[in-house]
Amino acid sequence: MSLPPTAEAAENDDAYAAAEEEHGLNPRQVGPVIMDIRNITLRFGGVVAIKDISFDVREGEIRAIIGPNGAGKSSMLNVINGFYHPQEGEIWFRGKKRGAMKPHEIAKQGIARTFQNIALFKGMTTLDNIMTGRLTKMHKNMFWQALWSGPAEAEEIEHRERVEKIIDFLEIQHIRKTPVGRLPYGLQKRVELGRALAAEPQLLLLDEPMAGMNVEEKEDMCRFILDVNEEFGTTIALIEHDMGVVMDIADRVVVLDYGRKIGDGTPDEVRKNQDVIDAYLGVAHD
Ligand SMILES: Nc1ncnc2c1ncn2[C@@H]1O[C@H](COP(=O)(O)OP(=O)(O)OP(=O)(O)O)[C@@H](O)[C@H]1O
Repeated sequence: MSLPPTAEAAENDDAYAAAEEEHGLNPRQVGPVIMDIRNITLRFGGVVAIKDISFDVREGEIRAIIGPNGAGKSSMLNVINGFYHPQEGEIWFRGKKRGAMKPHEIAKQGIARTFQNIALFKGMTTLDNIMTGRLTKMHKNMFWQALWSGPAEAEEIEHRERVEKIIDFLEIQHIRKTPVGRLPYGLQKRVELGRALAAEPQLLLLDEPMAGMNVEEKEDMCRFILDVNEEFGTTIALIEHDMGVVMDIADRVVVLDYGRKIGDGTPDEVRKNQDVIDAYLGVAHD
């Protein structure tokens, strides 16, 4: 599951050093830009959900998107994974400008996500739900699968092995055969993370991964997010309301307010940013 070094990465040794120097980032985690979001504007009729927002995500980092309610965070995630098509702006992924793509095409490019409200198949087991995350990786067509022999069988075995590894990694062996609808909320969130990981994403988008969790569940989820980032080298962009969590695990934070970007930097930089402080304290806007 580890990310192979790209030609771009090899050429960008200087970018690692520069990023480190500029942002004081951990060299283990920071590579060249994997996703560049340029001047995105998204409107719903008369409502401007996102106004001229630009930021980048570097390979291997944990990038947080924060902001008060209605700031445009979910809309931004939906733009990144192709649910929404912005009226203006460009998205560059791994050095290429992205055209108008459907969510499943974007998933095939290596971008997976979880949702604010868990989106699992409640009647299906943990194992089967995580297996659905392998869909973008399945190559053998219906003909081979119907025959259930040769290449299709070999492929199925490979998928099962990968899914079992994820189940071990997330420490959910004991619930592999349990329908997810019967699981407590925190475990459902973990299964949803497992399903996203099954797609072997290069960029993993997490929409409020700790929402509704108790302290212990949050600690577990934090540990798994950090482990995914460290052990698989997966780049992570996440929306999270819990400031403590964001400041603890994010390398860099972009702050939105009323659809605009008001801050961008390391947790320390963002914490000291007066616009960010005002937004969170509810200071009136002109
Ligand atoms: N499908 C939609 N149709 C119309 N307006 C929308 C739609 N989705 C979002 N909006 C509007 O866009 C703005 C940004 O919403 P968005 O959900 O992206 O914010 P958010 O920062 O994720 O908020 P929250 O933290 O409450 O989830 C809001 O004014 C919202 O009402």
